[in-house]
Amino acid sequence: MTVSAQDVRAAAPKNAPEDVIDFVVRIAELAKPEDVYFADGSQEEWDRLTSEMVESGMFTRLNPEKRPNSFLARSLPSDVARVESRTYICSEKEEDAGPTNNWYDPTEMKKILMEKFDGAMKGRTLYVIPFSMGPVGGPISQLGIELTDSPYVVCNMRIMTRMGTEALDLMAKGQTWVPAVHSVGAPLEPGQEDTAWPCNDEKYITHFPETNEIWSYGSGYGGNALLGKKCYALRIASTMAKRDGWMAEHMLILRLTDENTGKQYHVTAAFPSACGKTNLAMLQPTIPGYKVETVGDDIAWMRPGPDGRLYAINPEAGFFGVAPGTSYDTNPMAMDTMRENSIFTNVALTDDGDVWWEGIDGPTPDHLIDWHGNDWTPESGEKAAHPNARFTTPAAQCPIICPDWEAPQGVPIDAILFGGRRATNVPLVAEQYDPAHGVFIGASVASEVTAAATDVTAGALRHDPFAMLPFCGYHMADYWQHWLDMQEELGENFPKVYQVNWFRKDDEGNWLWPGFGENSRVLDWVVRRASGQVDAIDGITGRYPKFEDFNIDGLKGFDKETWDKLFFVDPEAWDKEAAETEEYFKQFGDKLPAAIKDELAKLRERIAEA
Ligand SMILES: O=C(O)CSc1cccnc1C(=O)O
Ligand SMILES: [Mn+2]
Repeated sequence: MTVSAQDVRAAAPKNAPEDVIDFVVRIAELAKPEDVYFADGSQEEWDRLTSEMVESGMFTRLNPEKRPNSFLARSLPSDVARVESRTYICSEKEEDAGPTNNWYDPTEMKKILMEKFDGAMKGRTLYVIPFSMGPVGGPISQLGIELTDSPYVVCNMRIMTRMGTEALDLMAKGQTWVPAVHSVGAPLEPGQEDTAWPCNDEKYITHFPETNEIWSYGSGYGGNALLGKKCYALRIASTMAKRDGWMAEHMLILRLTDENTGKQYHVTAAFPSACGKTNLAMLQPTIPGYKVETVGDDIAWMRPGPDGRLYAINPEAGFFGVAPGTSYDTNPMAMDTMRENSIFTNVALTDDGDVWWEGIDGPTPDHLIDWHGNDWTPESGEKAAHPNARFTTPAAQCPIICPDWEAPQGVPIDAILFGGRRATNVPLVAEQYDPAHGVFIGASVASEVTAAATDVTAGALRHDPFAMLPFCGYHMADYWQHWLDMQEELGENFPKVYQVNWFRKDDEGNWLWPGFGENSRVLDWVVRRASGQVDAIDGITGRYPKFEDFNIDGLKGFDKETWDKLFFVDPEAWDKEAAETEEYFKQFGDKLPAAIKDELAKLRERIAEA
């Protein structure tokens, strides 16, 4: 028995507009689900769906004494992270996808998808998820509908987005919305037992920029299935933003308050994975007089405000962070945030029904159940939690969530940081010379790959411009041009760009900078610089702080000698960096903005003059 148009109409809430109902009917006719359900984001719905998933084996309820209203899910080794090789931008013109995306002809891809989705939801429920990215009704927020056959996705989307009928109300008033369709690609024949993690070996994560559509098939996990996140909030949103004059960025947003003056500054930062973005978003300053509050840890949508400044919102309502390495030592605020009402995926389970992962505080237990669901001991020789294990937790639970994190108009941005993991060459902090240099800094971001990535040797340099390499929904060089255009539009009001690097080492391989809470010293200089309180010294890669202007009070063992190593820029090494960057830019051909080419030439001039 499959769902009919009448069933859809009967299940739809009164405020569901005709175009939404038509969308659901069309997909139901294609995917042939056994049932249809319109999610409303209520507590009753969460309780029912989580209990059903405990029943089906997809969820393990964690010990309510330890972690109330929280659950553990285990995926399959074949479904543990974003699948970049199966992620496609299906723009009408191949050129518009650019050399850093996988392009597929939209008509051909639709043929494949129609075949894959035909009957894909058999025996399953089609869940309709109306949601808002950003505070409902805000001027920067956008709406979406995700259709999915995964209750895991429904519960995660309830945490990560503003899910429910309020979004439908706005759609009923004619506000546009992004259509997203997801299936785990595992139809159930009558009487067939479901598995704890249904998915399909054949995966397609596809985006259609001209129609704002997202179609995802075969994966139940993270960035592939929670379509409000990377698929919408970055890949589709970046193309919408280019068209409509705003910005969708892979950036954290934080508020820094100078408690002496009460002045508030807002900083966004883009770092490639494994460079400490969530830690910075929830920084605990070590220098007195500053307070950090979190607005967002991963994505920023930014628009010019009525006063001409750039305003940012966090379009998400939760954090979907990497669990391993997170502890009260590295990020106490993240640990406190996930104390309850959270979903954990691919972490280990302790004997007393709580979560565990490599790097969490305390001694390693003698026994755990690992992310495969097997018995584990420290002698197992394998990791108990998957390196990409995730927590999904409500941002509102973060003890330092900014009081204005849901301000519909966003917060005004004072500075933009670009960082990466660089053991050599890159100073602790450098300010742009001018806006185009700021875009060049973002475009030339490269980061050393950590051992966790198995397909390259640790330490190899990977370019990840603006930390958007896997997430820009169109030609990367056109995206850089869009930044230049936005800078031109905002003029003096566009925030300055700063390059930061927490990871520099000395010749013996020792860290030169302690990082973590001490990074507040860099933020301190950045905001004093951005507000014209201190000078800067011209250098090869940008403008650097004067030693005497930088707060090193209480920084044990840090002296002028260490400082000089942190800011040493070797012209020869940078000659090679410039050549490497020029090589990387070649793939963009004549789409590379002239202003970026000029910045490379200016860098070379500064190297030659050094
Ligand atoms: O592995 C996944 O599906 C998640 S990828 C992700 C999730 C949250 C925040 N950032 C990322 C990322 O890869 O940048
Ligand atoms: Mn991210």
